[in-house]
Amino acid sequence: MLRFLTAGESHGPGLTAIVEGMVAGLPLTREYLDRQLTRRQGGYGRGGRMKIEQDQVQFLSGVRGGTTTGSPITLQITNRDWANWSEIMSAEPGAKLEQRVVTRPRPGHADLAGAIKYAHRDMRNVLERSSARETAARVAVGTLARRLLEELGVTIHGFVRRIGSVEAEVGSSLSAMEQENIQNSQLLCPDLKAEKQMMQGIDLAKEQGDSLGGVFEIHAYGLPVGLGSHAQWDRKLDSRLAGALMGIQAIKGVEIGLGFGAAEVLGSMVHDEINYTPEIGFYRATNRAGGIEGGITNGEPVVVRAAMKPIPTLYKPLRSVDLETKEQFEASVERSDVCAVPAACVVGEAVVAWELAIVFLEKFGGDSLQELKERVDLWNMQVRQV
Ligand SMILES: Cc1cc2nc3c(=O)[nH]c(=O)nc-3n(C[C@H](O)[C@H](O)[C@H](O)COP(=O)(O)O)c2cc1C
Ligand SMILES: C=C(O[C@@H]1CC(C(=O)O)=C[C@@H](OP(=O)(O)O)[C@H]1O)C(=O)O
Repeated sequence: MLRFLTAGESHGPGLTAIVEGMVAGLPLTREYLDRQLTRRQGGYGRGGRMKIEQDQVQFLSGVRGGTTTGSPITLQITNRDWANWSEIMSAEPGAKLEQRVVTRPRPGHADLAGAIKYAHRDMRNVLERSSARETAARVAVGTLARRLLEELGVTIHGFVRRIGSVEAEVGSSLSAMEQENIQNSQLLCPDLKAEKQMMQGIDLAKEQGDSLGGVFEIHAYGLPVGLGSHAQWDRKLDSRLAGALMGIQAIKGVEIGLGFGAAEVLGSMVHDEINYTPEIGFYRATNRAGGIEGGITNGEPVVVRAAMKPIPTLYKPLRSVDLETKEQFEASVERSDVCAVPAACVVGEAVVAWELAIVFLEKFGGDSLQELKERVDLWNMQVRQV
């Protein structure tokens, strides 16, 4: 069974993840993971923290000589900002924790609900873990899955579809040109005209001390028919993808295929007609279902979208109430992202890759990459003969 846990605070010494159940024999380098960590740190609209961090992963177990061994994989990412917070974040009894105690909850963040739930007077005990700093660890973990999927002929492409009111024009399947545009875009946006407007929107929000959300979309190409299952709610691939994407900080909506759009039109405009030729087998001319029917991949690309709310920490003060004094105040802020939709998109790619790796391993099993590949090849041959 493929599983993982992450640990670590935003301003603590670093982040750790332990991954269990990855096949042996998977070629893997630090550089491969670091590329995705660097992508996650980028994107127009990020704040001052990203100038301090330079995320890199260290393997503490489970990888030898550039190959996974089948043992648990421990990944570690250092927080460079720890140097500035070591006293405030110290684990030692008697440490000077009263310095910069946080009693002023930010609307939209986990501060107040978390402090009440865990009976904290210092909301730092909540915000340190609710922070999206944790997503660096999830990207490292998901990138292991991405490497596995690559070996199985599956590629994952994420892009930003919307920032605030500006929507990109993008085809239903990404062209080579669009894929190249994404690589060259500061917002991971395939529509370079829309990207300009999006950046202007971010600049304006920043000037006004405000923040902006948006929508990212992820396509997975090369998936076989038959991943996931209709037989039980928690085995449905769409249910799992939605849960994984919702598990990213600030994600408030998920769509598969047409998503909410499917609720607005007639059935004949929604369902993908079925075709067959001996060369291709069964296929669809359209992919409104987003590659999943009955919780099972149908052989078309998987298409998912997620909506991110605007960042809660605002330079423009929002009213809130102090936990200690119960007095209303207007929050002041030291630093924050203005928009982090491109970063969230990279996290989205990672969590989608992870869920896809899980359903692959559930269907095909196998303890080594070779064993898994042989089983997938056999299945693909069987499907061609249906
Ligand atoms: C990549 C990324 C970066 C984020 N950066 C910030 C930030 O700089 N400031 C902030 O207040 N929230 C930021 N957030 C959002 C908060 O982490 C999130 O809103 C908070 O944890 C509350 O969770 P919820 O929005 O899911 O309810 C970021 C989220 C992501 C995914
Ligand atoms: C550290 C990261 O994002 C952070 C997520 C975050 C939040 O509240 O979610 C708040 C900010 O942290 P800080 O208050 O230290 O500036 C972001 O920088 C990261 O993405 O690596």
